[in-house]
Amino acid sequence: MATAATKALRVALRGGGILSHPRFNKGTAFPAAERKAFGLTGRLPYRVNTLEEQCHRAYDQLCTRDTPIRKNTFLQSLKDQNWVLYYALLSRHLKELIPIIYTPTQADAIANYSHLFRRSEGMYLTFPNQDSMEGDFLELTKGRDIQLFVISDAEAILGIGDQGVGGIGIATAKSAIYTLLAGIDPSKAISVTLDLGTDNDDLLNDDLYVGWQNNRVRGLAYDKFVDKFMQLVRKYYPHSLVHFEDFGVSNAKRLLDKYRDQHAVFNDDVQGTGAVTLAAMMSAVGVTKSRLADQRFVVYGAGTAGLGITRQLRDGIVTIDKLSEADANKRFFLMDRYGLIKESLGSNKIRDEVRDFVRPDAEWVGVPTNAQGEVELLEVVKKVKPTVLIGCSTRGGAFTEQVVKEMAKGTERPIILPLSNPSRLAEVNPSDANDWTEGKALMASGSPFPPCKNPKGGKDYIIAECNNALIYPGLGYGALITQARSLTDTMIIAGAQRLALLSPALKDPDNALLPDFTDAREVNFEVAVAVVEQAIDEGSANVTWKKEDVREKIHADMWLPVYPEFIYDEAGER
Ligand SMILES: NC(=O)C1=CN([C@@H]2O[C@H](COP(=O)(O)OP(=O)(O)OC[C@H]3O[C@@H](n4cnc5c(N)ncnc54)[C@H](O)[C@@H]3O)[C@@H](O)[C@H]2O)C=CC1
Ligand SMILES: CC(=O)C(=O)O
Ligand SMILES: [Mg+2]
Repeated sequence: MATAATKALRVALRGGGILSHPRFNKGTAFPAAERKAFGLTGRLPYRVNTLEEQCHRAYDQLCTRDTPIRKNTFLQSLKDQNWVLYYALLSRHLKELIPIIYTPTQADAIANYSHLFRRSEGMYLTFPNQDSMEGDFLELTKGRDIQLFVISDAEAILGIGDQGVGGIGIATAKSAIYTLLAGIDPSKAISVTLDLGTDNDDLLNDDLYVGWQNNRVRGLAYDKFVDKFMQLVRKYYPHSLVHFEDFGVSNAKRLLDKYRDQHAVFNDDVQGTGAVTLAAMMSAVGVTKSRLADQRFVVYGAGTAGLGITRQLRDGIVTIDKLSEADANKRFFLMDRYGLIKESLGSNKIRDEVRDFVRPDAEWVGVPTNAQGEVELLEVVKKVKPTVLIGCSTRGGAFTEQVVKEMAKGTERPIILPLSNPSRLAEVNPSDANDWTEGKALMASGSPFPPCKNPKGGKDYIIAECNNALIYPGLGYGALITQARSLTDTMIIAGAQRLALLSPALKDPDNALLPDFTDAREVNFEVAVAVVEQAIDEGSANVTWKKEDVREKIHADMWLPVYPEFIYDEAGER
């Protein structure tokens, strides 16, 4: 099937210019005729390699790097040199290398960004330079058909908090996953860091810090800066998708709500995490032969992801099981750093967005509290007897043996999702939860974990990775390929339902709750198909495709890591 990547490309760069451009560089794979046409014959060793041979060599080189962070640095450098080779290598070792370029290893790369820094990547929009924002924006986007902006202000990176300018590393990682798993052409995507300072003291005191060494700008000045960027996107790229990543809890949902009627925007931590968790949960209730609406959910960590998950599950219950919103809300018990979120915590401890899920005090009379009058997790578990326990608190180990065993007393198959990233922040190590529940727990985690031994013999239990990367590339791609004005809630639910249908547990209840990352490309393709079909059905698509043609259309548009033929042309791309 013809793809964008296999069409001949007219290129205007020659010599060192083409060799140092990662989009066009083929290294030793430049064929003899192109070496001649582009002035490369004397710049390359004689032998012409195939892409397969280059992958082989690059993988051997990678294997000499003995730690995940060294492998991460090697792959970053490969990406700086040659996109096709980088993505071809990753595609051939998907499951092994995603954890190197994404969670958990990318968290370490981001935390050490200023010390590991070699080369810039993406767009750096910095508060003191705001007057030149339009010029800086145009400098990087001029002549490019940008379809996707992946942006972060880096206030809440994965679970490691405020990382200042290092946040560019999550935008570039998420963008690479879009290319790898959904086939978005990397030349049509741009990663952006909005550097509005940092409140991370380590960075503020680090002589090598490369960002703006100033406390974070907040309030009106922050909003104006973000808005200036959003208006540039709307003006120059009205059909693009803007993906928000790892914004702080006071901004994530607020910005999503502010812009979602103006432009196609997507907040991955709110919507992507909500969607993948809904899919995992649909799969789990399939195993327990119950409904979403039958569950009692304890969500530990009511921040951006926790609330995104809660709302998505609530909407799932309303849409799928037909409960009223008010009844569905009652299925949730949210917890945060002040324990259970109940009325008497007062408005300074309860964010407005959480209001729908605040528990009445009357329900908790007589339940033991700690010295601060807070109801802690163990007491919540004792009283609620949850069937589902979800962690997105960044508090590693919070699901203790006592908590997990208590939960297992109240339900036959406890559903436990420690979703905090990176791995060291998971609320429980799945292998421990497996032992404490004698293999009864149904689990999925935010970062990859090895399979768990079945205490009664039989096959190992595979811990599905409930990470938004299993779904956001398909959701985002579906929205941008249809040029939809917005990624609607119904498009997201359609994607989650399609993902749930691909769950291995559907066929075998002892199998994983979600598909393996080895299959993440096929999975995201299916998610994109579901999103596009839904967009067509509900009239939000800006294309006139018939539903039966959707697969073909998506296939034809996907960028694949193969070398296209190049034709030298002074008026070509550069
Ligand atoms: N698996 C996945 O796909 C995703 C996982 N995450 C992970 O979820 C975690 C949270 O991310 P965000 O929601 O973006 O951060 P956030 O900062 O918005 O939320 C964290 C919440 O946990 C609360 N918290 C902190 N300490 C606590 C404690 N001791 N007990 C209870 N609650 C506590 C905080 O007050 C805050 O409300 C991170 O580790 C992140 O990596 C986030 C998005 C997607
Ligand atoms: C996976 C992700 O988006 C996060 O941990 O923030
Ligand atoms: Mg995130």
